[in-house]
Amino acid sequence: MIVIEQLSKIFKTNHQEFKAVDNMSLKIEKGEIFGVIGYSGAGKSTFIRLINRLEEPTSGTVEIEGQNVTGLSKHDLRIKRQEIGMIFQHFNLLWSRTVEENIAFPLEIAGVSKGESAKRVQELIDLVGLTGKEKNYPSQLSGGQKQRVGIARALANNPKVLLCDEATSALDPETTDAILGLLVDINEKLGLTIILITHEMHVIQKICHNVAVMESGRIVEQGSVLDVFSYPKMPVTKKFVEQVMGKPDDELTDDLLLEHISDGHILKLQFVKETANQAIISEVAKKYEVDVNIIQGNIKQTQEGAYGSLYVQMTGELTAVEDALQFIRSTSVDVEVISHG
Ligand SMILES: Nc1ncnc2c1ncn2[C@@H]1O[C@H](COP(=O)(O)OP(=O)(O)OP(=O)(O)O)[C@@H](O)[C@H]1O
Repeated sequence: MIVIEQLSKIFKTNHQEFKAVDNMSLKIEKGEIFGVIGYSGAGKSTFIRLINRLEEPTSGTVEIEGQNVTGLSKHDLRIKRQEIGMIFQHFNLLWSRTVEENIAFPLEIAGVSKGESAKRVQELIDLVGLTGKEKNYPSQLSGGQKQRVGIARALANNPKVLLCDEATSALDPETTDAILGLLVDINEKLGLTIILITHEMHVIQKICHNVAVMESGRIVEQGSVLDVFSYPKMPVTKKFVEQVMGKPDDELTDDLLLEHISDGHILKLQFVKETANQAIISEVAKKYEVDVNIIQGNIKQTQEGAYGSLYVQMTGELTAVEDALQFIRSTSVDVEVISHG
């Protein structure tokens, strides 16, 4: 577990003080993917760099698996850092070294023998999907491949924690998805705790279990990704949720409602933690003598299942519709009848 208590960082410039991280406290469970989201200047980079002391805290503590990182001497910190891998937005690779030499670099520093290092490097290259690119230089790789090298290098010393500093912000959407998929894979295969910072809510939605929202150096909201998405409280959180879900008031437009209102029931199905949303619709259509027509919806998958809403039109005999409604109510899906046709 990682326990962060009352962590602060004050930058002093020209006799002025600036609190970039302001009294942050957090608990991150072993093996989870924890996301910190905030707009530019919120203090995310400073926060993540305080965890491995790339930035020295002004006050507060960071404890990783029972060891207080903030209290370590320089020598002990160097050893502890082998347990904390990090990847960066702009990869930070060594341009004059090949893929395999980049990945071997932290092993050289840790004093691992050449033979052992070569074996480990090959394992890592296979793990991140770079087999065949061993002898390439970073300049011969795509952005996604460069980040794969960054991930392999960060994993070289078998860390317990991986810090990701905007790791996908420089990548296109498709490559972002592939790298996020790789991070989930690594998290599951190696049981690695991942802490990531981002300004993109879809990154949080896709891979995180828990999330903290940062504003002006503070955490203003936190919880499980599903809870924060389903019931965002603070204005900044609502804005982030809108990045992936759209505005709540353009859910079902009056025009669409008018188009379908004369015929059948219009239902709003609300999914939270539902893993089989498609199955429920087809099950209803099969089990009951009703037709179900999806009008509009926005369902997103998270690590804990799907959430979002779906507007459907249901037509059929009144008793069949009632039975179908009762069936849906017996599942974990909330149903609201918007109009009775
Ligand atoms: N070395 C420094 N000296 C002075 N101020 C700093 C320093 N580093 C960061 N800051 C300030 O601290 C605040 C938080 O910066 P930080 O980079 O942590 O934010 P961020 O949320 O990561 O933003 P971005 O996504 O734009 O990097 C900013 O106002 C920044 O100007």
